This record gives sequence, C-alpha cells and structure tokens, in this order.
Amino acid sequence: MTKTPGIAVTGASGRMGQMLIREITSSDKMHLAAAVERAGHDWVGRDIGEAMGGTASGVTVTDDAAEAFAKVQAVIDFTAPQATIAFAAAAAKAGIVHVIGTTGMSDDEIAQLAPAAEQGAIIIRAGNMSLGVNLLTQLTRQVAAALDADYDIEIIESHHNQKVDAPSGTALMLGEAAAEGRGVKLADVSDRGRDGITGAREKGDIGFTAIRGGDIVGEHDVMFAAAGERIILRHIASDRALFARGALKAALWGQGQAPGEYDMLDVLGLKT
Ligand SMILES: NC(=O)C1=CN([C@@H]2O[C@H](COP(=O)(O)OP(=O)(O)OC[C@H]3O[C@@H](n4cnc5c(N)ncnc54)[C@H](O)[C@@H]3O)[C@@H](O)[C@H]2O)C=CC1
Ligand SMILES: O=C(O)C1=N[C@H](C(=O)O)C[C@H](O)C1
Repeated sequence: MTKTPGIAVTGASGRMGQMLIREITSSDKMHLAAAVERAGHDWVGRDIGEAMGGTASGVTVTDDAAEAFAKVQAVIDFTAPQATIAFAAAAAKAGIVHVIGTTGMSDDEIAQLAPAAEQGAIIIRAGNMSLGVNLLTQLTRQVAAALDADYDIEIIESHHNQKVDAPSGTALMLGEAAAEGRGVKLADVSDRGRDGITGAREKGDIGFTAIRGGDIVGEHDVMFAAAGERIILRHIASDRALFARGALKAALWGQGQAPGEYDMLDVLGLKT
C-alpha cells in the first residue's frame, strides 16, 4: 500500500485550522501527521481530536513547528502574518510544501517569504483557495481590459465579525486583477477607507469597501459602474470547507514541484 503524504496544520484551533483537520481526516489522499498552535495556547499537549470535541486522533498539538515539520510532507497554514513568516523559514529547513492561506500580509511581509522559497520551501500562497474566486480574478481582468475608465471599479467584500484584516485578501487579489486588466498599478489607483468630505471620485480609481458582520463566510462583488449601467461580478462562499479543500489540493499539487513561490492559478491550471 502506498503511504499518503503527512500533513501538518498550523493554527489548529482556529476556524480554518479545525476545518482543515476535518477535511484531512476524511481524505484518503493524505493523513494528519501534526497539529501546531502558538506557545501558551491551552490546546498544546492535548490530542487534537479530543480538543475538537471528538475521539482521540493520535496527534498531539505541539508548539514546536520545526519538530512537527520534520515529519511531514506539507504544512497548511492559515494563521497570522508574523507566524507565517516564521513557518516559511521552518518549511524551508524541512524542504516541504508550505500552503499559505494567511491574509493581511504587508508587501514587506510577503517579501520576507522569498528567502524561504530560495532555501527549499515550495510555497503556494493565495488570499482565497477556492476555484470560484480564482476564476473570478481571470474574469475581472478580462472585463477591466475590455472597459475604459468611464466604468468605475468598486470592490465590495463582506465577512464575519471576527475577521481582523481589511480589505480581505480576496478583495486585494480582485483589485490586482482589475488593475492588471487596466494596465495600471493597484498601488497608484487604490482608494480605501473613504470617510468625511472625500471629494468626488477620481476617474480610474479602484475603490474598496469592507463590511463586517455576524457569521458571513466571505462574499465579494466587483462592480463596474458607468452612466446608465452596472456590471457586477459576484462570488459567495457559504462554507469554509471550500477554502480547506482548495488548500488540500494545493498540498498535493506541491509534492514534487521545485522550490519556489506559486499560487492557486498554478494549482488549478488557470494561469494565462
Ligand atoms: N486564503 C483563504 O482561502 C482563506 C484565508 N483565511 C485567512 O486565514 C487566516 C486565519 O483565519 P481564521 O482561521 O478565521 O482565524 P482564527 O483566528 O480562527 O485562527 C487563527 C489561528 O492561528 C493561531 N496562531 C496565531 N499565531 C500562531 C503561531 N505563532 N503559531 C501557531 N498558531 C498560531 C491562533 O491561535 C488561531 O488558532 C486569516 O488570515 C484569514 O483571513 C481564511 C479563510 C480562507
Ligand atoms: O478571514 C476569512 O474568513 C476569509 N479570509 C480570506 C480573505 O481575506 O479574503 C478568504 C475568505 O474570504 C475568508
């Protein structure tokens, strides 16, 4: 019998961490080999299955990422920017696949992943792991390329009330795609956090609006608004399992790839 790849999940107690553990446990293509939480978390030292309210899994939650990564083929990481940077260095030392779902990383923090990719990590990072959103980035690029700046581009995202970063990673992916379609740099046209007497909208800007409330999993609209008409491209995620399944697909795709930085368009074969 062929042995399936062993997977480590970081942020094991988190919303995505627990979802990933459920999906890995029910997959026959991989197995859960390690669960990592931050030092001081009360799940450290406990069996992950029991900590999640189920039966014992045989995997004890650890705060030692280096030790955990030494015994797996991939780590799936939905945590926080500084934690992800440290995990990338540990993944490079272990020479394993590092699937990164963490959002809210600054450009400087993203740049800090490059040395890990040069030193042996196979990094697959995306602000959204779903097929639908990655397809939507391609559609957004196409529509933005087809329309001129008479069409104002606005990106509206909605998430649950525990989300800590804005705009969402997905909104930024869509903004990048729209900017690329228009042939401009997002940093030059991005309009975020309007408040007060803002003045009229600058032609060519790409605007962002973030809604936070209740248990919304993740919703994104890309609006192209002109005199007399609006085109709206929309994605609605209604179950976090969607993101987890995308991450599992990435962990498998990464096996045997050369060290470097990849995204979900590579995994899904959508790169143009
Ligand atoms: N790319 C995608 O498809 C998706 C990305 N996300 C992103 O994933 C991240 C996590 O989201 P949630 O699970 O909702 O958050 P959460 O707050 O429920 O979970 C984060 C977990 O990371 C743990 N953590 C923080 N620092 C750590 C460290 N140094 N070592 C080990 N564990 C550490 C926390 O203790 C917590 O359990 C966010 O950045 C979110 O935006 C969420 C859903 C989909
Ligand atoms: O924090 C979340 O929940 C989500 N984060 C990702 C993002 O920032 O876009 C993906 C998804 O929308 C859920």
